[in-house]
Amino acid sequence: MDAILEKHRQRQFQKEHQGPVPFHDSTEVTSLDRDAATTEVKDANSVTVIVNEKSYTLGMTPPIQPNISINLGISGDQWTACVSGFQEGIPKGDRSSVILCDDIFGASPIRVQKLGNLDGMHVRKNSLHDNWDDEHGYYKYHLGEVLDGHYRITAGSGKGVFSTVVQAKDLKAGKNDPEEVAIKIICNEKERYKSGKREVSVLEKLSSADREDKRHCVRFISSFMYRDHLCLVLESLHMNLREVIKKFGRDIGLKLTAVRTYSKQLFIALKHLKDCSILHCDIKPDNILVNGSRNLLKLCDFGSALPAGINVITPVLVSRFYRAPEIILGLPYDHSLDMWSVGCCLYELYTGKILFPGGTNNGMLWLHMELKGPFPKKMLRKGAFTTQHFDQDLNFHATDENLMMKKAVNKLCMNVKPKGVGAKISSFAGEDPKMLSSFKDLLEKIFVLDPQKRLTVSQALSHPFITGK
Ligand SMILES: Nc1ncnc2c1ncn2[C@@H]1O[C@H](COP(=O)(O)OP(=O)(O)OP(=O)(O)O)[C@@H](O)[C@H]1O
Repeated sequence: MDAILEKHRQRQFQKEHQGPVPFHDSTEVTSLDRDAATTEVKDANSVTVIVNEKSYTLGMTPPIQPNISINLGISGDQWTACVSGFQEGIPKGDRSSVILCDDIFGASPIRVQKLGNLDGMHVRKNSLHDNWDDEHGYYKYHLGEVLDGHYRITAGSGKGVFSTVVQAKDLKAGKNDPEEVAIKIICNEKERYKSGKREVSVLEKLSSADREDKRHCVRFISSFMYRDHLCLVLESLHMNLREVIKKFGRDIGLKLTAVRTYSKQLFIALKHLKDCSILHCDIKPDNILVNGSRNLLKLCDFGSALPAGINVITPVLVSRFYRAPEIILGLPYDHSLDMWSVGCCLYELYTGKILFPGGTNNGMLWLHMELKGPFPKKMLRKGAFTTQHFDQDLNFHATDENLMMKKAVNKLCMNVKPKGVGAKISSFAGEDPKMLSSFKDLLEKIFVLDPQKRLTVSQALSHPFITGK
């Protein structure tokens, strides 16, 4: 009970202290981190940020807590990174941070900026929270309400950590416009606003590079401000894959033919992201939407997306169950991080179960090794966070409470024998054995621990499971 309360208190503290920091030229940063409270940075007096293959050490005073968060933001075409997560109890005026800026779209030189104190860190002003917001800054909509004189809310659609999503009717829809739209109403908080703006710029880029709407990323229609909330108007879809699994395949999963259809569409979406040099960084069933007949899928929620090539080394990028090992170990990452997450989703679609349900990053690494064997030593030597999980001889060191209970872990860590993903997948009556064996082969190639050897998106698109050949 005490532990739960402590966790809750820490989360609350972090919520209160997450926010844009005042920055030179009034540039501010926005949040990237979704679950910082579960991170495992043990020694965080400094953090490494790699941009365009150059690394920068961001020193910080005072020491930060394990629940560090790295925030990325965009202002014009300037990207910024900010590290925060300060120890409770330190006088506010003493907090400090370091910000790194880089114009990734231009040729301007990289600059590292040192900040002074973080006074004024709280950006949510009480005056912004009139009675149309709840205490967390979510908009309290009501059915039939007309937003911006343009969109009548017809139903609720979903709630994310940072937004409320509603279905609406476009009252001014032209002949060729969809009447039904989804509106993502971003929380009324300056940090969320900034992250929403970043999502808009990513969505615009993806939509404009796919005029024919064939690349399986949710269509962006427009955006507007309503009662201090940034609202994103998106094509309306029916439900997310988490709901599909729950409704049609709880604990047993979907038919392999359905998984094949979804796999192909997801790989096309990944290819589009690659062509646009964007990393999604939060692929999971909740962020994959399907249409009413469930034969068309679209990737959504680009609120954590990053431009490829910017490498903020943080152990909390991507939701934990779908987090690739290179993130946890603190290695540079690229498009292969999204491929790993897609592999986790495909397994979940077919089995109805989460493949790597680790309670901590340490637990996640153990599950990765249990499936695929020990990490290549070369990979471990390069990881910024390796020492948190491996001893000097690169033997796994279990710190996850659940793992420490298992005697087998300590005995086996020296010599992990891989199970292979195939062993975890059983066939169902009527399933084509050839298709099933190529599905297993596909997953085996996706879950390669070394990101450089992992299946690429082009290889995935020509894999026999997808082509049927
Ligand atoms: N275009 C859409 N059509 C229908 N439903 C949608 C649409 N976009 C989002 N939703 C629903 O709203 C939920 C939350 O959306 P989204 O993930 O974009 O918000 P978020 O605040 O960024 O969430 P989180 O950060 O928790 O992942 C989705 O899981 C989905 O159920």
